[in-house]
Amino acid sequence: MKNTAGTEAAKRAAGEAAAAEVADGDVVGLGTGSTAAHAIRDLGDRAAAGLDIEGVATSYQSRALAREVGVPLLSLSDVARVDVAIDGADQVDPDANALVKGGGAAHAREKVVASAADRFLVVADESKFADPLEYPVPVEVLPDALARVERAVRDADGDPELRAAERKDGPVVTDNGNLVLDCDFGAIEAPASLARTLSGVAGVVEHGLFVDVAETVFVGDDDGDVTRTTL
Ligand SMILES: O=C[C@H](O)[C@H](O)[C@H](O)COP(=O)(O)O
Repeated sequence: MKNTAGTEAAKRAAGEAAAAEVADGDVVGLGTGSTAAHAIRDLGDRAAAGLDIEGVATSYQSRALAREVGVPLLSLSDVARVDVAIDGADQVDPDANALVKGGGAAHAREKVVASAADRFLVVADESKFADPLEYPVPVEVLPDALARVERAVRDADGDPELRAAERKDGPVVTDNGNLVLDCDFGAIEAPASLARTLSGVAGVVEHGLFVDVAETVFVGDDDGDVTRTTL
């Protein structure tokens, strides 16, 4: 379930401002989604002009785009540390201490890359901010654990909904072969606590709450201006 309210101009401004942080020799985490895609395209242009970088993709989509624009790639399975990662979000709290990600079902690999990154740069537009967070939290689930995880989400006062595919009958299957529950918890007053609860459920591969991971947030607007906040 995507949050699609922002304009391309705002997304491009944020993505390109974050991409400008990448330096020669960096290993770069390549986020997923329409905002991170602007950063990947910009990095492709800079790589063509001589910037020496290696990318680590967070999804099929970001890998395909990186190949298309000429960003050399490392395999995530070979990478323990990333210099800088750039990624979008579906919702961001006012201080950017907590994000909801996974509208494109890429949050499991995104979280691995974010946790490996010395610097995690979030790219967003004003439409992504909410106080408190209220966006349904995507939870990637082992298929065999679906019923168990649904029960655990209800026990935590959430309402789980199996994400349906749009051009295929049946559910979305992630790049990792799992299912996604979009879990509506209403207003999320304590994201860190909810994140711990979800992480503790057997069968949850990863959830889309990212708490205390952002280093800097780049927020683009429709005029192409960018507000940069370092946490
Ligand atoms: O799974 C997808 C990711 O978490 C995206 O980063 C998130 O959905 C934001 O995407 P967009 O920039 O297209 O709003």
